[in-house]
Amino acid sequence: MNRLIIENLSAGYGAVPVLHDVSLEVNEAELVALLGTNGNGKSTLLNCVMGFVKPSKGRILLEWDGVTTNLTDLPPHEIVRKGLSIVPEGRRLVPTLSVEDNLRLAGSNPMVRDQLEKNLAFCYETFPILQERRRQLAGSMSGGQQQLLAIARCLMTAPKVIVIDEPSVGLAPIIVGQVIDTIKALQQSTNLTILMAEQSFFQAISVASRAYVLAHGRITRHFNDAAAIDHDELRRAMLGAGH
Ligand SMILES: Nc1ncnc2c1ncn2[C@@H]1O[C@H](COP(=O)(O)OP(=O)(O)OP(=O)(O)O)[C@@H](O)[C@H]1O
Repeated sequence: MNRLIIENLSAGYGAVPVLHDVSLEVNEAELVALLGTNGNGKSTLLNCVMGFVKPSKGRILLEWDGVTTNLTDLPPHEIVRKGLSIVPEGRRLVPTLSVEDNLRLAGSNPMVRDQLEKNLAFCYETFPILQERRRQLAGSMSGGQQQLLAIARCLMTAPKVIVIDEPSVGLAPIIVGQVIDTIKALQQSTNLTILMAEQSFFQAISVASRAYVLAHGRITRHFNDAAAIDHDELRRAMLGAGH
């Protein structure tokens, strides 16, 4: 089975531990939610997956087409080469570049440069609003449109697995719903494999198939059926109650 596996991962910053023995899996074509309130380690975990933070223990494996690749000790650009891509928290666009130049910049990575026009066409087909606004400066677009651009940018390396860090941050509630629905539509039309970190659990579990709760750096709950989650139970789990 094709999947991303995080196995007994511990990580931190200097002497400060953040993640403790975290294990989870994301199967091909699944949208899995990683839920937790601020500061519980969601970004740290996604940054470990991308190689920006090096774990002190554990492994990150990509099992794909019968080949198992250990991503744990690879630098970020090699991890991208293996088929992973991130939509970082806060989007991190280049605000003074146009929509298209933000996309071209991501797609000019030597690994995918020869597919740049194809990948750009795919982004525009997936998000027509970005084509309409291709000459607009990224920084002048609305928050929701900037989030779509950040998602499109991550597609410019033609990934197998994407990790999305808190797509709802800084967006008005009505826009959050639209962005989350767009992520779901993208996943359904492309069969992408997605791990999405969120603290706005209500929206996240409405589109995820499974969900993990990260509290105080540990996976404290795993819900096999996101649609059936009891909200009060989830809220308590996210606050670290009963742990
Ligand atoms: N670069 C860093 N150096 C030191 N400590 C950090 C660093 N980044 C995060 N931390 C700490 O690690 C812990 C987990 O933070 P992390 O950003 O992973 O959590 P999060 O669940 O993603 O929350 P947020 O929504 O605030 O990003 C926090 O205590 C945070 O202060």
